[in-house]
Amino acid sequence: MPGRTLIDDDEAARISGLIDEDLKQEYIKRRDARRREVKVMMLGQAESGKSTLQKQFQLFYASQSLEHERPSWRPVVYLNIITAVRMILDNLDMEETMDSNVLPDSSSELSQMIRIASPVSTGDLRGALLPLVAIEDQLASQLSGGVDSLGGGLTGAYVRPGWQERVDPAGISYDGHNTSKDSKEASMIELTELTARTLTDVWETVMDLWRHPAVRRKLQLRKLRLEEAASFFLDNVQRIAEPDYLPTTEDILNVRLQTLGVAEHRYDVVLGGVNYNWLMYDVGGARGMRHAWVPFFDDATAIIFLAPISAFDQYLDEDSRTNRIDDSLQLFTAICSNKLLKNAHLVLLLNKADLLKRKLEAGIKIRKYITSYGDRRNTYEEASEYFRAHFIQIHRKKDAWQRALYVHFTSMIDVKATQDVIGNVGEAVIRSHIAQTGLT
Ligand SMILES: Nc1nc2c(ncn2[C@@H]2O[C@H](COP(=O)(O)OP(=O)(O)OP(=O)(O)O)[C@@H](O)[C@H]2O)c(=O)[nH]1
Ligand SMILES: [Mg+2]
Repeated sequence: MPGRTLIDDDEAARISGLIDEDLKQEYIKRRDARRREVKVMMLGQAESGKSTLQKQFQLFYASQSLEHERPSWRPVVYLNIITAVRMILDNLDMEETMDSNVLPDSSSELSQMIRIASPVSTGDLRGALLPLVAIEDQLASQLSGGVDSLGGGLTGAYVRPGWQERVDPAGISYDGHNTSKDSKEASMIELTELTARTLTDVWETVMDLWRHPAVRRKLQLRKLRLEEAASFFLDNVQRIAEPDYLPTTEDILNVRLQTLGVAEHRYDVVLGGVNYNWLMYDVGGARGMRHAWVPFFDDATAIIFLAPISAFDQYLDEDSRTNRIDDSLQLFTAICSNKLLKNAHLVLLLNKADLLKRKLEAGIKIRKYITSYGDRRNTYEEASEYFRAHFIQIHRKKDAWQRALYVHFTSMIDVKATQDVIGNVGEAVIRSHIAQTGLT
């Protein structure tokens, strides 16, 4: 018996050695996989351009998947148009109510003048647009997965991770019948088709409203403020109302759809012949959603912080007293000084440079909204440098770990310019990651 025990012990030692070796190999494999994994979080306030940047990454690293998703953007483009139309009508409605209080007599001289100057009454347009506007709530609710607004600054439709599967019209067979198993998917497809038909019927009226002198005047006087996507889609309504419309890449980049929670996207990035597993986290930026970011901080390789520098004349949806640039500066301060993020590389994108240029050219004065701007010239060169200096100063003061900060000015809807930035950012993040982990 003792002999057998000895053999067993030897055998046990051999097996144990093999197991140790297996575990060691497994550990090395996992460690290397972890090192080849790059986790990048995009942070910034609502509407700063995070989801648009994610689409640009998709275009750069996985253009096939963007192609595949193209049809799912169709109802979202429709929704952006309907929301813009509804916002214009709401605004006119408000003004009419105010006018009728001030001018109870509709035959007054001013009312007559407005009528002569306006080719069609906005009331007539409203009636014709009712069938289109009536679809908004249902479309928004379907896109949001049947969950109504949860607060936290949410205004229109928003999406949660995986929304495209619910919207993908791949469930339609070639004979036009719906083969989808899921009835929610089926109603989304039917609703999209109904919206398309309604838009085909009324697009000329949408254009009449968009070009209406009363609307033009209000836009000029800035008494009517629309979302940034609105003017792009209303200018293009004729093309979008074509029955066989499929969103272009430019359309997809211009879409506005709020993000809810945290969505993960994976890309293969090859640098120096090595394949990296690039994970991007696209988060909701409204104040009520920022708590959801924290669990992802611990192992973030890099933070891409987006600050829309065109937003100097805008206030937060979730807190109308806070200027958006102030909010961005506060948020950047919190990110730079957060201990959980001390190992993360920092990239700062000063976004919406195109809109900043446009606003300044239209004569909007920064000083009126940010008094510390003082007597500086109201030019793009001076303003962009002023904002850049503020963010850099925060980084210098608040980053106790003195990390490098990569800064770029971006216009995220410009494909060519942004693709160059993405190439640079991708390489810089991976190189810093290699230097930090000792990976070769
Ligand atoms: N003109 C212009 N529009 C931009 C730019 N970047 C983003 N946009 C538009 O701004 C809107 C908001 O962009 P999103 O990417 O949805 O913003 P977000 O940061 O993901 O917002 P949340 O999901 O709410 O946190 C969209 O309509 C974009 O097309 C830019 O550089 N220039
Ligand atoms: Mg988003």
